[in-house]
Amino acid sequence: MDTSTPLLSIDRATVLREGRALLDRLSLTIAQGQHTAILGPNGSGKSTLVKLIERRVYPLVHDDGSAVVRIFGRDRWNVAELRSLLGVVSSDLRREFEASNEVALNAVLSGFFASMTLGLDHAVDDGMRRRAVEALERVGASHLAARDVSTLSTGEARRVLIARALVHRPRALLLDEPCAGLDPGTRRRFLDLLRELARDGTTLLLVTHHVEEIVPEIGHVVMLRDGALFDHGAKERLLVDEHLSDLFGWRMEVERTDGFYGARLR
Ligand SMILES: Nc1ncnc2c1ncn2[C@@H]1O[C@H](COP(=O)(O)OP(=O)(O)OP(=O)(O)O)[C@@H](O)[C@H]1O
Repeated sequence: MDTSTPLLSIDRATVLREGRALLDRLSLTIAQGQHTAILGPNGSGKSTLVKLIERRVYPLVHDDGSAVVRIFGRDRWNVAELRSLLGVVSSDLRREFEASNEVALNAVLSGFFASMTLGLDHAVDDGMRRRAVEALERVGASHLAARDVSTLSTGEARRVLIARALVHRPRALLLDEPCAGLDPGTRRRFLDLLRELARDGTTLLLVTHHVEEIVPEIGHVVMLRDGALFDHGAKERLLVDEHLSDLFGWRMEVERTDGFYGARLR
């Protein structure tokens, strides 16, 4: 595939619910290899954007029939093909996963099929099994393979869920609030895992409200507010006191240590 084709391009996406625009003519382009954080306050439309990409919600169509969402240049995909390019871990998926009663290895294997559990009609071959084992190893969760996912801690479950997305060896990963509910140490270890994946060539698209999660590898930031693009560009320009304060509607002071950012409320 031509590497100049954007990983993601969104052209004036509007999503309406109950007469209100959850996304309002949002346009956005993310290049292949461009590790990106999508940052915004509660209710700014981040999860709606993820759902738009996952096709859990649909935008208004354009009069001229042009595509609103293109992933790797195309607007039509079969699910298996798409997953081998873009792994998505959304908050909806996280909820479904944590509520399923499946052993972790099978939950990872279910990533090959459009379901959260393995059914009798799912033909798992040795190659798939090998890749599921590898994916669990990759996230440091081999020891959890035989555990029922509903018994895993939040941090353990998060790793298994990333393994499920990695089973396709996707070029990019879209993660919606992956650190929600993690204690500070687990969060840092989890961010280290994301850093390794980024360095190994997986493009990260990380949705968050915390600048602390914008790992050094991520250089590009997209800011959302009220369902619209607030700003986007290099993190050095965007992650500054005034801009972040405007985005979150609270005075904030930004600090930077060893490539990581922090924000203090004033
Ligand atoms: N199905 C729906 N019907 C009506 N309103 C909705 C629906 N889904 C989302 N919204 C509203 O759309 C807005 C954007 O929601 P969204 O979940 O995308 O925000 P978010 O940036 O992900 O927020 P958070 O950081 O709190 O998760 C919110 O005001 C929310 O209440």
